[in-house]
Amino acid sequence: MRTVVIGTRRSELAVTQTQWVMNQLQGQLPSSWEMKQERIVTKGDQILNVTLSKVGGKGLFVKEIEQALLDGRIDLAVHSMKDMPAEMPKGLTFGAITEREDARDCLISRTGARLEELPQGAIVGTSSLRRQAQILALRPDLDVKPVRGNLQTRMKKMMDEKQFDALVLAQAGINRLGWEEKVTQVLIEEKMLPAVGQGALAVQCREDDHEIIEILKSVHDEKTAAAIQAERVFLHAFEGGCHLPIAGHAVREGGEIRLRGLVADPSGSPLLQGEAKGTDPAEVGRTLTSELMDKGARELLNQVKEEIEG
Ligand SMILES: NCc1[nH]cc(CCC(=O)O)c1CC(=O)O
Repeated sequence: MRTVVIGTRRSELAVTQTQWVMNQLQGQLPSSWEMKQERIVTKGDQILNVTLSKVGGKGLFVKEIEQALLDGRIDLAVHSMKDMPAEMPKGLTFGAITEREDARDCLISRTGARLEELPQGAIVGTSSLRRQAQILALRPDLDVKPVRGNLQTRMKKMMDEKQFDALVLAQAGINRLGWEEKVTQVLIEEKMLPAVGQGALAVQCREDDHEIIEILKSVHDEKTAAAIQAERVFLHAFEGGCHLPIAGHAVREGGEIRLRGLVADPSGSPLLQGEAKGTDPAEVGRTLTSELMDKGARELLNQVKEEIEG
């Protein structure tokens, strides 16, 4: 008999994602075991009035949850992979990386206008420098403004308060909430390269919890994990988090991994892009890193870091 306590942030998306993992695990647990949800408020959920890049970005949505795991208050935690920083506290591990949902971003506009059709000067809400850079590269005439809060809050700010004409959001989150019909336009990778890890869930646990690790194998997806490894090797080479204008997306098909990456100035110019292929995920990540380093990505990012931190 064991009660498995699963930690989650309290947003509807976080709870939905956690519930999805719990459903997957349902048939895998010994019949005498039960599962329980524990909602945890993170720093990222509390600080709503500033741009994430200004509060120091990394790990804002995960620290409190990782502490709860280490303290034994919870046994499992379900995170959006893209919110996970490079370093994990000693004693914790990813027990599973789940099969990726749609990795792309999408546009939801108030009038139904697509990105190409938005009027000059239209206000696009996003706090992500990665999204900002790519929108401005395509439409330098648009006005990108930060927006915070959960998906419900963002929609209200656009639809009711008319603070924005359009929002850019992760299609995965929209799908999980069942909001597909609200989407104006799915942004293809050529227009908007997603964030590293976007669309996948990371299930974290204590590395000595062998019972849980065994059970989590049932929700692990090796194809997704390999793609994400390549993406994260690339991202972490720049000490990057989702607060920097870095994008990366990999797919594995027939044993081969293809990774695309992008590093940009928040203004959209310059915007450096590259692509690498291979069979070893870490190797593919490193190959793309050196390609972009050769194009000047390091210098560009140092400049960006100075601007947002200083
Ligand atoms: N930045 C917050 C965040 N973290 C994960 C998702 C969406 C789900 C996912 O990418 O798996 C979102 C919302 C968004 O970017 O629209």
